[in-house]
Amino acid sequence: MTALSEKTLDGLVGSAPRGADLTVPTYDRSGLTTGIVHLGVGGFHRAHQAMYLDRLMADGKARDWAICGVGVLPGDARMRDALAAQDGLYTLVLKHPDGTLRARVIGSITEYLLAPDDPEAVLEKMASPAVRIVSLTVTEGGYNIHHVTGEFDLTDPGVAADLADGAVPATTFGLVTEALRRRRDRGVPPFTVMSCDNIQGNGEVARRAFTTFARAKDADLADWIEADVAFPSSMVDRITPVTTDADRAMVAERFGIDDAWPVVAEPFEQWALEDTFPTGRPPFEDAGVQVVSDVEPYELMKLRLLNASHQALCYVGYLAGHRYAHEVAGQDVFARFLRGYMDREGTPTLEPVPGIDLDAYKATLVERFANPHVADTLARLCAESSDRIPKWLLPVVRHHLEHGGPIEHAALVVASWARYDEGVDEAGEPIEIVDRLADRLHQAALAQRDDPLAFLRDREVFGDLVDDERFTAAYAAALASLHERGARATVEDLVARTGGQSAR
Ligand SMILES: NC(=O)c1ccc[n+]([C@@H]2O[C@H](COP(=O)([O-])OP(=O)(O)OC[C@H]3O[C@@H](n4cnc5c(N)ncnc54)[C@H](O)[C@@H]3O)[C@@H](O)[C@H]2O)c1
Ligand SMILES: O=P(O)(O)OC[C@@H](O)[C@@H](O)[C@H](O)[C@H](O)CO
Repeated sequence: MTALSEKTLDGLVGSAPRGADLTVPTYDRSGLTTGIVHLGVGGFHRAHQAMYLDRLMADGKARDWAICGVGVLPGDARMRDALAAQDGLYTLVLKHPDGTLRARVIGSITEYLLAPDDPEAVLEKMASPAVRIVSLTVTEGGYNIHHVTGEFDLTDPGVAADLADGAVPATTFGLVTEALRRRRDRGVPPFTVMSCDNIQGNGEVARRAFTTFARAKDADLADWIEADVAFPSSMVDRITPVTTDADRAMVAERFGIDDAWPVVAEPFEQWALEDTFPTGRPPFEDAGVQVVSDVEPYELMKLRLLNASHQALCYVGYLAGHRYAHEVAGQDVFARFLRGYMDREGTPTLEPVPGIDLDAYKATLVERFANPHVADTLARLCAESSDRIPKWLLPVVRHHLEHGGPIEHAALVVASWARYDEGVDEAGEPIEIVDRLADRLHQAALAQRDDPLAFLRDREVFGDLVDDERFTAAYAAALASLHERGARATVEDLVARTGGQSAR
């Protein structure tokens, strides 16, 4: 087994076990220039954007678009250490439905800085003229936008600290706006801010977050950002589960690589990106990115079909005793439930999507969820639900409440989340609720045996949904059924009632 580093790179393929499907960068990494700073280097960025850049570099392109990763949170010290020991290299393993494993060592991340270690180094890196894109995967909650009002929350303690006079920036907002200020003051054109998080209108959301923060700090700077900084929206897609020790062992055994933090993912990849990059961009289209003028149809399709369906399967599946997405999606009744949600509720809210056959797309989604080798955990999908349900599912509900459309599937999804947040599954096993609002949601869920709408009364999460009698009737019926008959029987009933067709 070979420890992964620039020095060992050339010998990796030769020393890999026979039959290993492994490729490594053969381009000269030492001559690359950093053109992108990426905040939030987790599994997804490494399976997606960094992979596209590596692909371009392998074709002799994008040599001035190497990535400097940045960790904003102290917890990113683990990523700092893993990447530092490996010269920024890591193994991306794609897990095909037939069990085939294909590995590629990715070389496009050439630097990594942890903001809490050295904020000044991060600021100067972002301020450097060679950097023309600052991209982000800081999670849905990372934009600090209130679900109901859509406003940036200036009272967040981290934000408030960064707004104080003379503060050393610590948040995404403080860091990015201070770097922009330095560029403006030095006469350097601004970088483009490229959000790659699963949020509808992620570019606009990023624009609102950064300009609101800047306005509270320095109105002239906010004006400059509003006028001169581009915030392209994007739709990004590749299911990337959390890396496990079993993945590390697999990379060692199957590819002969000792990698502290490989990343595993499904083979599917998609990236639709709005083409607004005034100071330039890599030739993304040459790597398979769909560079489009309007990304919204792609975003809505993905968030309301894929991501909302993830929520549709995770709580009922977990309550019924499953722990992996494929265990749920692989069963006919749950697959029909997913298709029922997609066909009856998700799809009617969508406009046609250029170049996409929605029926084929939905069938592919169920197949992707059912890929057993990806082993995506339901726990990952259940986490931070208060940041996901309001962004992906509630817009679908609101659309149908306004237009008299169906809401039964979505009402069951929300009720299953409420039942999940009671903190115990149907076999009596405790559930660890991972959510920034966990305590509050758990308390509300505990009250719902006596007060069925207790969970829905959280107006920060649900807005005025609790005032809609059609929704509350469907929701309360679903919750009662979950309590009395369990998740599987409740899903079976709904599928039977709504004539759910075969999902495949
Ligand atoms: N994993 C996937 O399948 C997938 C697919 C498409 C899009 N995405 C998007 O990427 C995001 C990250 O997913 P991941 O799988 O890489 O997760 P991850 O947990 O591996 O990485 C998340 C990164 O975001 C950082 N972060 C979290 N909250 C932050 C905050 N408030 N401020 C600054 N940084 C913060 C973390 O420190 C970490 O570096 C998702 O939330 C989603 O929007 C993920
Ligand atoms: O990572 P999140 O929080 O945006 O959402 C959980 C999953 O739905 C998501 O990660 C999907 O796997 C991904 O969006 C597929 O491209």
